[in-house]
Amino acid sequence: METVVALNSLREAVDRLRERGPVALVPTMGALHEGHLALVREAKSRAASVVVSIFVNPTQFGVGEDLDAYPRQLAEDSRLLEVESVDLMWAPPVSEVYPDGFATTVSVAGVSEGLCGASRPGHFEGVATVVAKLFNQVRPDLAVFGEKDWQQLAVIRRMARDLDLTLPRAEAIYGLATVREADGLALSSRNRYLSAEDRARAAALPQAMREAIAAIEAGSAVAPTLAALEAHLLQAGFASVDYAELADADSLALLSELGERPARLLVAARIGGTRLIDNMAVSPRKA
Ligand SMILES: Nc1ncnc2c1ncn2[C@@H]1O[C@H](COP(=O)(O)OP(=O)(O)OP(=O)(O)O)[C@@H](O)[C@H]1O
Ligand SMILES: CC(C)(CO)[C@@H](O)C(=O)[O-]
Ligand code: BAL
Repeated sequence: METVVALNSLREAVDRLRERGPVALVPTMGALHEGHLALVREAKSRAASVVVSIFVNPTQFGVGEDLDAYPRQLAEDSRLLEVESVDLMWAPPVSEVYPDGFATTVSVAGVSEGLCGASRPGHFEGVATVVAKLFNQVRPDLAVFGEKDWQQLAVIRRMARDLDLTLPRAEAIYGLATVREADGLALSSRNRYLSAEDRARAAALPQAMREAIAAIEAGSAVAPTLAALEAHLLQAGFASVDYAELADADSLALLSELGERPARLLVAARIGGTRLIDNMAVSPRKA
């Protein structure tokens, strides 16, 4: 695997890969786990070469968030990617991505406004901007993201459609189902912040979500079911719930009742100072 840290070497390195066929990009912030590696394997199954970017993007962290504490373990990440036979690791320093004078922001209205967009103001501008840059830097034929960050995936697809991106085209942005621990907790780099006790309690998040989905699919009213979900999390030891919402799976418009289109239950909740997110499919009502 080649490791590249400077933009002027990246173009040549990717051009060499392109000679072999389609190039896939898997954007990450590092601290890699099995969820990331599942994205890499998906990318490998769809392309001749795989590029993984590792960049802890400062512009998507708000004031008081965990930018400084965010785990950085480039040597270990590099080892994991070697094992997966990744072709190129793109790991630029902040100065290479945001040089002096940098002044542009990509802002995607609508889909980025509620949910994490409301509880992390500016977050999706940071994500859209850095992903637009990563796409232009690597110019991949396709890219793979995790459904764990469902709203992020929706924001990136909207951006790709709206800006008529060609490398990758919006249709070549793939989402992969969330990889979970045996107790259902979604893998996340932030899980390592949890104490052993909080880690055990955190399994209440997917459990409570599954219960709420079963209730909503069986015809229970949405608002009281979401209220019960929140109460369940607080009782299980979560400190607070940023949001627990039923939304249209594509537009992310909030739903007060289940309709005939695919829906999604999305939750962000805090436990022991760590903010966890999760989302799951909710089957629509039969027409
Ligand atoms: N459990 C998972 N299953 C599948 N994909 C995942 C999982 N966790 C993260 N991803 C995906 O990996 C990519 C990189 O995410 P990132 O590096 O932020 O990891 P993360 O574990 O989500 O970290 P964080 O704790 O910051 O949420 C994103 O597309 C994200 O959706
Ligand atoms: C897409 C991403 C790499 C942009 O920094 C990040 O938000 C992430 O890891 O999900
Ligand atoms: N996985 C999304 C990155 C973030 O939380 O900033």
